[in-house]
Amino acid sequence: MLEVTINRKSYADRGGRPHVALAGLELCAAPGEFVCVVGPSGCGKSTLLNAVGGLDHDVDGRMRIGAPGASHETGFMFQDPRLMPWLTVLDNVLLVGGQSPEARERAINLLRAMELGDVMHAYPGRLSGGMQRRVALARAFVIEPAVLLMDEPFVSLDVPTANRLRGMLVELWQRCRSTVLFVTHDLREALSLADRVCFLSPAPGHVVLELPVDLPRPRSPEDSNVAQLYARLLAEHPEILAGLADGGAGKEQ
Ligand SMILES: Nc1ncnc2c1ncn2[C@@H]1O[C@H](COP(=O)(O)OP(=O)(O)OP(=O)(O)O)[C@@H](O)[C@H]1O
Repeated sequence: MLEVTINRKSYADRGGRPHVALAGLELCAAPGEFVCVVGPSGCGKSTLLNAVGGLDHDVDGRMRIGAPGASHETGFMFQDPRLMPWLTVLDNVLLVGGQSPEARERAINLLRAMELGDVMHAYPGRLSGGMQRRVALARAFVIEPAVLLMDEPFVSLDVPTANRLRGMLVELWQRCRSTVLFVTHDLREALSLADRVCFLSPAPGHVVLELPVDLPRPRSPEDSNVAQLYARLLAEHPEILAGLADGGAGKEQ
């Protein structure tokens, strides 16, 4: 479903010299698989998603998405919900979903499932941060994407709000069976969501470890089996975890 090879992706730094963000990166995902990508700050996670999503074409590499010749839809969700403030909640979702009666029905059903039925005609400025992310989640799924690219979508939310959104995401994913590539700094979040976690090296980023996660769902980052897997990883791969957001500091939590 998804096969990514990035030989090299570089940016010009302030002095005009090349800064290599990704090199020798190989990543794949099976249809319907939920893959989390974790790695230290600056290792090229967002760069990877931009390349896979076709937002950046200036990459030496190859992306294969979907079966050859088959059409595929790609959905995105970013840290910032990126809602249009001059459009209502429903119109924000329809902006991506299209204006057909079927798309409208799908958008309304999704917003109701996200418990946003009462505010679908309100403007985003009236909504809390958590509600805005729920709108962004509905918008990502309204096209029933074959591939969904998520760049730290729940960062900086309080714990209950983030957990609620993760639960909603997993429910939608199980219904839609999109192939998900989910970038996060937070290893516990990755372990609570993924079928498989891919760890990137510091820049230039490439995959240094892949870990299948065979824990029952639903899961939350606070579950004891997630904590056990986290502790095992920390013991076996301290060098990889040292660069992550919590630097392994949460090992005994
Ligand atoms: N448009 C750009 N121009 C120049 N350099 C860039 C650009 N975008 C990213 N970079 C650099 O490329 C490297 C990888 O950036 P990227 O944002 O992909 O990393 P990341 O792993 O997502 O980081 P973080 O976890 O902190 O969000 C960084 O050194 C960054 O400064």
